Amino acid sequence: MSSFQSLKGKRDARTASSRHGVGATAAPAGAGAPATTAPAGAELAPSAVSAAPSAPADVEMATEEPKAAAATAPPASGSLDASAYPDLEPPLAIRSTPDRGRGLFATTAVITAGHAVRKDWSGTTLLSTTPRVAVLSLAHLQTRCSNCFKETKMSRCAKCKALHYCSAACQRADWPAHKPECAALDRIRGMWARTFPDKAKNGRDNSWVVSDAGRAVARMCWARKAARDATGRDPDWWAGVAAMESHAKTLDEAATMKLAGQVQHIRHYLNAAVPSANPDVLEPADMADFGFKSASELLDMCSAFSVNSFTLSAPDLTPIGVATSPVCALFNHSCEPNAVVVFPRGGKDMQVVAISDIRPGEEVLTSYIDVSLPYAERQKDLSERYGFDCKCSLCEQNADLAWVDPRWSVLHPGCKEDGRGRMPDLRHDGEATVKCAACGDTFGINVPALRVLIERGKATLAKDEAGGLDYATAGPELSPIITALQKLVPSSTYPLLPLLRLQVLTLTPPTELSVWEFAIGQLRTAISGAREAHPANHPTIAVMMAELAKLLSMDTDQLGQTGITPVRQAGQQQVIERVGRLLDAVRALREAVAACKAAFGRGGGDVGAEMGKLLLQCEEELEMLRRR
Ligand SMILES: C[S@@+](CC[C@H](N)C(=O)[O-])C[C@H]1O[C@@H](n2cnc3c(N)ncnc32)[C@H](O)[C@@H]1O
Repeated sequence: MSSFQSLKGKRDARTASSRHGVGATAAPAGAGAPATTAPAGAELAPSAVSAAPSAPADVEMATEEPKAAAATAPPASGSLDASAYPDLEPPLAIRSTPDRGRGLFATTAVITAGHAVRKDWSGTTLLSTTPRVAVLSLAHLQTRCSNCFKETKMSRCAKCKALHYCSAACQRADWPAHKPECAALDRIRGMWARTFPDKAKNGRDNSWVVSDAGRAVARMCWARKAARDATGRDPDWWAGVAAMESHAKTLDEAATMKLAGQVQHIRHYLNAAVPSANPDVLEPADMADFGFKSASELLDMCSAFSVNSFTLSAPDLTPIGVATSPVCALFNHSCEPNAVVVFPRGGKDMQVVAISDIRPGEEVLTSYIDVSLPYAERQKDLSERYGFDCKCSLCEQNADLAWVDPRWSVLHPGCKEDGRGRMPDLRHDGEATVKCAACGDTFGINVPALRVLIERGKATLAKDEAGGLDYATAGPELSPIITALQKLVPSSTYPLLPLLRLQVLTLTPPTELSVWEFAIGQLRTAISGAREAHPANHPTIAVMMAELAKLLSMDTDQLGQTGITPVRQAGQQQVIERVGRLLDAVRALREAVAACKAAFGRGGGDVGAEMGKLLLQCEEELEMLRRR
């Protein structure tokens, strides 16, 4: 038995965020440049219902007698049974791999963006599905609709006061999933408000709300229970959830204890939906009521959630929450993926798009992490969150000492061939000698100075990720680091690449012509770096190109320099300048539309559609100016 007070003290049991999909890969910060290198968190611990992960409780639960077994046995984890995945269609098929469990393979050739035989240059959508569960992260709960995820004017749920909806229709559509959640959140908010009355006076404080992953797992449990209560058996979709790969049995003791703690959090949260005579006392739910035969089954599910969940992202890749789709979870990882997971039209429309041609029989691979990160960072993320050492073609290439990774290299100052060398070991003290890969000469790098800059850059990114960077005043913090780094490393190298994107974000929308010009220059530099650090047709590049096209298509007359001059009153010189800028914008918009089609599939998603509309407007304006 746990009172809210005693639960409250032990709230730090968390699991590493689980985040794959493009939201995760699109590293830098901000709108369209989302998720810093560590995207939207998917910790499992409910933030307020923080029942302590006590070993005895977990051990006790593990020995509980099962009350009710599932009426239909789900396929075991690792099953190749395609019937659990109704959305899975040719050209994709499940196959077993020797070293990474199941995977999805192309049964026929997939010809995609940029291929000579494809005239429309769009990426091929391999899979279109709806996540089994998708929830907003805490940071977006008050600004986005919990059903369609759009950022718009909203009303909050009158009972739980946590979720918001843009319309009665959205609220109704989400109600079956939200109903038990609403009761649980209402109960927890009451406990929190009685414990912290001063905090509760601030109607917008949602620090008490259960974490994203906790809410997501609980929604799945409640949906399963509702189906079992109605039909006496598990819903059909449960088979796919039950077959998701779990790492619970291979975790070390510390990780197992942490996971057990999360299980306890979820059990308390689930039970908060049940009315109680004493609203200040919360018991853990009996998981047999939810169809779990033992504690280890829920432990497996929590581990599977960590390994198999995706960053829910907006069409412009801003990470906004967490989602789970058993069929999308079948894709294995490569740091050089041939496909990407995207939400091109927002909401729950989840798509897997091929970004390069795929041969028949070839495995379709997505990336679980930000592929623009250097080798060591990628390996660390994959090992910590997904439990494997990546041996993909890009990671293998790192062993070639003659190869200079654009993600982790230094500039050769004064090199006639714009050469670069491998990043020296940053633990080195003093000057390191580096060989230029272009001209073969050696040059010296002051390692301590470079190390300090890289550390400062990473710290700024981390601060931004934690929401601690004020964009209005971030300029003085960012500029010196970026200027100094630009002299030493190429724009494709970490952390300069995400810092450049962050800088552009802090300058947008520009208020002066000089700022507009500077932002465009920095964004062009960042795009050329991003092209080197990502595979071709990657959505991150498409979104950056859209950002550039948008900046270029801004009406610069409104930047306070020339004042707003109606076109019919503008002088010849002004018209010539305007035509020049519009031509630049039109070119950039056309490129952005093509890049969006390649990255987000036919239609280019919402970002491609927005670029298409802007393109029409700019073309119309150009036509009008030409006719003058
Ligand atoms: C989302 S699941 C992918 C599907 C999984 N193979 C299955 O059978 O259900 C992620 C897990 O698959 C395995 N995996 C994915 N990509 C891998 C890779 N490139 N190398 C080794 N293991 C990989 C790891 O165990 C990882 O935690």
